[in-house]
Amino acid sequence: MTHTFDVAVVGATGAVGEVMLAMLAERKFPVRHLYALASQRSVGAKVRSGDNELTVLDLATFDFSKVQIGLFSAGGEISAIYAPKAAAAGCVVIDNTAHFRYEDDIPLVVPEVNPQDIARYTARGIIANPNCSTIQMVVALKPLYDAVGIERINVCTYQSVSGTGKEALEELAAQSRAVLSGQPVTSKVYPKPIAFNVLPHIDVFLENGYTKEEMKMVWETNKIMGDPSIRVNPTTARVPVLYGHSEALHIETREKLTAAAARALLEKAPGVVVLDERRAGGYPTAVTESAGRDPVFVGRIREDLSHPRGLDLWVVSDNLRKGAALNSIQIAERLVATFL
Ligand SMILES: NC(=O)C1=CN([C@@H]2O[C@H](COP(=O)(O)OP(=O)(O)OC[C@H]3O[C@@H](n4cnc5c(N)ncnc54)[C@H](OP(=O)(O)O)[C@@H]3O)[C@@H](O)[C@H]2O)C=CC1
Ligand SMILES: N[C@@H](CC(=O)OP(=O)(O)O)C(=O)O
Repeated sequence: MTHTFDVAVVGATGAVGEVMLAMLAERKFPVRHLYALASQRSVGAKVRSGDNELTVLDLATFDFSKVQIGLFSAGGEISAIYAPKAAAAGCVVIDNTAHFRYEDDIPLVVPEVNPQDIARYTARGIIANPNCSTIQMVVALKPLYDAVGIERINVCTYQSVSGTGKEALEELAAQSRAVLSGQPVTSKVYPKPIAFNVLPHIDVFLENGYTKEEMKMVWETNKIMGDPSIRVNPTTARVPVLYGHSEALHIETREKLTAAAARALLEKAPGVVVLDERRAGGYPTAVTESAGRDPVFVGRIREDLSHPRGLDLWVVSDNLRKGAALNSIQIAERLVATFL
């Protein structure tokens, strides 16, 4: 008989939570009882997981001793309070927020890169799910790193508004309607209009001039790859795309790697699909390839004209799937297969 598990999804009414619920059903995760939790505002609302309709319960009064796994995506402040409580009640928390990611005794896991770190969940009962932009980048870079090493990564991101949550999806739609009908544009979620615009700003500004989203890509790449010597220089930008983050990566490897060799490595890498034809449309985009799909897509693979060991790549993935819900569920799948 298949072993089944009781699971709570925290933030079940949100952009990530909805995808979590859908993907648990899609991937046939061995769920016995599934609980959808959110704030008091949503209590009694209905959400779906495959064919099942669930009634949303209040996180604040939920008894976590009823579940073995908690998938958290309701923001860092919520995780700070409830993840330790859930863990103390015997629930293993897989946390999508940035709150615990940089603590030494909390593993930060991308299953294609450092699955071995899942075993360290026993220290605190919490496993951290990395930042969406970091996840797709390290999935694409791991096979190249293993082959020739990586000294430095320059990365520019083009991140969709779904990374900010449901309100941002609504803001982009409302602003687009306003612009196209000649009405005034109002901004609430972002500091400047996002429709028909690009904002070089995600998360808060830090003292060194980088934003926190950019520093997450630095700190998390070093921790997940287990190599603090990799230097990472990111610029993260928000673009008027609904689903799917895109990234231009410019890497400097330790030993020379040709574009052909990189392509061959990526073609057999887990979780990666290469779409790299040197013709119009022979590359992946957020709208046409990644939105609603699982892989990390890689294209535009070429040798950097300006550096003897430089390589350029274009990497696209669905930020709500591999960048959040799918990565968390893949962690849960490995957790139950080996440890629970
Ligand atoms: N790994 C990653 O890269 C990503 C991580 N995230 C993390 O997930 C979080 C949620 O993102 P997203 O789904 O896009 O955001 P949304 O704004 O779409 O949803 C927020 C969710 O959190 C719930 N929530 C808010 N306040 C509370 C509360 N006090 N108690 C219980 N539940 C609460 C909301 O419930 P209600 O409807 O009742 O308000 C809703 O379900 C982010 O803040 C971030 O930390 C998000 C995207 C990617
Ligand atoms: N910052 C990401 C989404 C997110 O919530 O990331 P994090 O979990 O690292 O805060 C985006 O805006 O696209």
